[in-house]
Amino acid sequence: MKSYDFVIVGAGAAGCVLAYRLSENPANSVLLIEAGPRDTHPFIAMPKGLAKVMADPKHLWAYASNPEESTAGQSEVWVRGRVLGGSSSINGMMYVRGQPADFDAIAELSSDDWNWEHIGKAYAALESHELGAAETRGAKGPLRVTMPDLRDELSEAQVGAGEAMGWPRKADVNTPDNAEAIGFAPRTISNGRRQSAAVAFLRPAENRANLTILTGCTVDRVTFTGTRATGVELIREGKRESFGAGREVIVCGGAMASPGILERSGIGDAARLEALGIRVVHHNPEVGEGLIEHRGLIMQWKLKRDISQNKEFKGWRLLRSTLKYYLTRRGPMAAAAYEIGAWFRTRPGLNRPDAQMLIAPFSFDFAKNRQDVERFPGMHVVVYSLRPTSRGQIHIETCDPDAPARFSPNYRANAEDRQSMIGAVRVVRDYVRKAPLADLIAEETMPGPQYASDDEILDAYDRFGTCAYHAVGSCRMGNDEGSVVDPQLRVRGVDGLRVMDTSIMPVIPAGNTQAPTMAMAWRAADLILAGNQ
Ligand SMILES: Cc1cc2nc3c(=O)[nH]c(=O)nc-3n(C[C@H](O)[C@H](O)[C@H](O)COP(=O)(O)OP(=O)(O)OC[C@H]3O[C@@H](n4cnc5c(N)ncnc54)[C@H](O)[C@@H]3O)c2cc1C
Repeated sequence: MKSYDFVIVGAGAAGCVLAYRLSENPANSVLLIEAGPRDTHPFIAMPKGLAKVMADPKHLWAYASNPEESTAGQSEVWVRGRVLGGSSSINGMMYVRGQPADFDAIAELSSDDWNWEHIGKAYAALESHELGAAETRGAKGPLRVTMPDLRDELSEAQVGAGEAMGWPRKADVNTPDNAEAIGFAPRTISNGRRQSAAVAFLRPAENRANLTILTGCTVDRVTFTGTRATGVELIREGKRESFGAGREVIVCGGAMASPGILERSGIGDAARLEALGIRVVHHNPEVGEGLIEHRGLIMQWKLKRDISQNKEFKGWRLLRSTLKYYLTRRGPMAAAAYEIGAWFRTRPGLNRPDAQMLIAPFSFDFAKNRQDVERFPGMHVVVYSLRPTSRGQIHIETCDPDAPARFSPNYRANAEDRQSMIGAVRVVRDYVRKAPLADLIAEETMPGPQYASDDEILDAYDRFGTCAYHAVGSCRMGNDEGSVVDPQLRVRGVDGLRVMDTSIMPVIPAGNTQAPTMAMAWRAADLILAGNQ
């Protein structure tokens, strides 16, 4: 059996950063295992190709929820990337770092190792940012981050209306000030190509002799001698293989997969595991509990004038946009999913923003399942409450490592979450009534003005709401004994096993999650290397 010092399970945002950092020292042998294929699909590199990639089951895990009241009794599907780069190879490419207060809140629940002082340094080290170096922004790191370059009348009006709301327009919306902001948002795109974690962190490292990358290999479980992790068992082309880990196994499957990997390995609620015939290595009922997600609502408006980007994604203009992309790597096909963001308070008295809006100069055709844009000019936003505390669960129902676990989002269980969700919609309606946007808006088409009272707004979230693809917390890190991993990310109750991905975040960052995941993985590498000297 081949053995490596470090075995990393999952080549997503976190796994790629860890593979890059841990293999920097040629003395460490590192194995990175990914269930999906290499990231060669042409629509992965093309930013607006994401709609096509998201519809391709070969590159996805599709998790179905249990129907519940907060999803109007329907089952909701949350996808994740199953490809080198993980979800960073299929995501919307917004580079939103979260605020210092987010990481200080995580530190309070774990240890000072995770406070803004450390995370700010991690960002500065990992970024190569178009805006250049600043105290916590980097110019020489492996991850290229650029600013949107498309400017049009509608986008300018969208930013202008935010300024009229009193939200400062910022050149860098990631300015670490815990304050309200609107502006064009940085993206993980460079020269018109997606900068996934695989592009940024694996391409420069994959020729290192001490780094081995396996694709098309689904890890079934971590193996143990007693309570010491010794390696992993995986399935490659239907056959079972084992690999040893001399020092550590680090699970980086993401918030939807990592709890299942632990459960199949015998770590979880004993009764749940025994019912599936799994030998219990360590009883911890918190594995798979504590899932937190942003509940988004898409709001759309028909415009009075034909200044939206809808026409660029239809007929001969779509052909022109695509040709332009291939000739110049610019234009609408080179843009991130959302290039404008706003962070705002939904009510007075809050000390920092509690809602976020992603703003787009086009509108979806819901009759075509968001795979197409509307025939008339339109715009939309996705709005969500930023710091929900309602917690759901995710657990495996079979021992098949290819079967996605079932989950219950349990959105809006807490009154404060509901208050913020309702407030966010009301603020958005105030926002579109501000000049210069007000003159462009014909009518609200989604969810529509009939969703006006508090109950009706919550009903709109239930019927038409969307996940934000930001789930965290299912293998919660904490300084309490009940948590799944300790503040050094070590799985409690066993040795030689850590988890590092979105699942360990004990609270959800106030923004999108790929940048916080990368920064925390960068910081995790410091802790892992220090612990293995
Ligand atoms: C559609 C979509 C859009 C998004 N848009 C944005 C955005 O614009 N901006 C932003 O900041 N964030 C965005 N996100 C969120 C962001 O991409 C994720 O938070 C981030 O990638 C999480 O990193 P991770 O390492 O925890 O998991 P992932 O990046 O999901 O990586 C997990 C990896 O583990 C692999 N894996 C799982 N189980 C196994 C197994 N048993 N064996 C082997 N490998 C396994 C998976 O295949 C995957 O490659 C989006 C996510 C999605 C899905």
